[in-house]
Amino acid sequence: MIHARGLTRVFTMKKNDPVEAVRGLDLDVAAGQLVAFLGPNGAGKSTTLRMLTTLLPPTSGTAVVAGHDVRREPAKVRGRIGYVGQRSSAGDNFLVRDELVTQGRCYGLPPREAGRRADELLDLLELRPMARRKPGTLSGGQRRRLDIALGLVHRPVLLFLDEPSTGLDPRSRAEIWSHILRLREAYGTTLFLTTHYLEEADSMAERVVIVNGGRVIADGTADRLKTDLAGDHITITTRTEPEAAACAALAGGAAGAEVTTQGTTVRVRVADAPAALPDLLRALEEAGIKATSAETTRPTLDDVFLTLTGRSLTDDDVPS
Ligand SMILES: Nc1ncnc2c1ncn2[C@@H]1O[C@H](COP(=O)(O)OP(=O)(O)OP(=O)(O)O)[C@@H](O)[C@H]1O
Repeated sequence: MIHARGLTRVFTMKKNDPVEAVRGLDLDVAAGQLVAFLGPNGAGKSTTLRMLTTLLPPTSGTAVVAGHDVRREPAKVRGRIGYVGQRSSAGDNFLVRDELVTQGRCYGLPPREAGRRADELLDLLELRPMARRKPGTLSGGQRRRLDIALGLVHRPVLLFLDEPSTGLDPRSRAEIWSHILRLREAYGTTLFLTTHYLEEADSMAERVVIVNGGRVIADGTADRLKTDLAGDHITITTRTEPEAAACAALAGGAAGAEVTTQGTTVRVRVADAPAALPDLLRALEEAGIKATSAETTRPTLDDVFLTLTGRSLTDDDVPS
């Protein structure tokens, strides 16, 4: 559905140095996938999306999206994809249903078909009670649902969503996600979305692509990335610092694991913490070391990013 090779975008401004927003991006997305595109501020997510949706020409590289080349056949690409940007696409001149019908007509749907499609989308996005209201009177979550409905008017096979849940309260975010998942179930639409919310990408997307400084630095299922790149942790607390040192020596020696000690707390990085914990506790007991607490933790996607870059994805001031 998406095949990008060496996709690059450099912004050249008169007085400043050129900005390499996207640097040689390679990406393949199969039909029906739900992909979360993650990265800190300025990583190049929106610029990538804008190139894949033909809104911005690449400086170099190629991208075939929904079967058509973004440079040579932009109109054909646009006819097959939907794009829900960060800013609302609905004006305030029409009522909600009329806005949907009008956009359907813009895509060449005959009047009756445009009406049918509007009704179908009002039901899918649970906007029926708002059909006769102006977009300006909708809540943030309702408006975002209308934006998604507008992106779907022409039955795209691939929908791009730029931060669909940003700025919404937790309940509206959960609602947007349930609609996104329902949409996928109903139409099998391929979904490519950017988000700042790591937990959402972790739990909802079947594939996570992490970008940093305009490059893809990780790509896989959230579970795979966490296991391969961050690993589980076992945290043991002992009564005394010498016991902690002995525990660290044991843990490091036994599992060959990465161990850090702080005071009486020992943190051990292992591939599978629940499986490794009983052996470690047994070894401690045999050595006469008392663990006052022991817990296992799965890494987060932020741990993955931290391992790869030495920075947290949630830091605001990440240089691009
Ligand atoms: N029109 C432009 N002119 C100059 N530089 C730009 C332009 N658009 C984006 N950039 C720069 O390109 C880099 C990537 O920006 P982009 O908006 O793609 O990042 P992003 O990952 O979407 O960030 P955010 O999460 O903050 O939306 C940034 O350094 C940004 O300042």
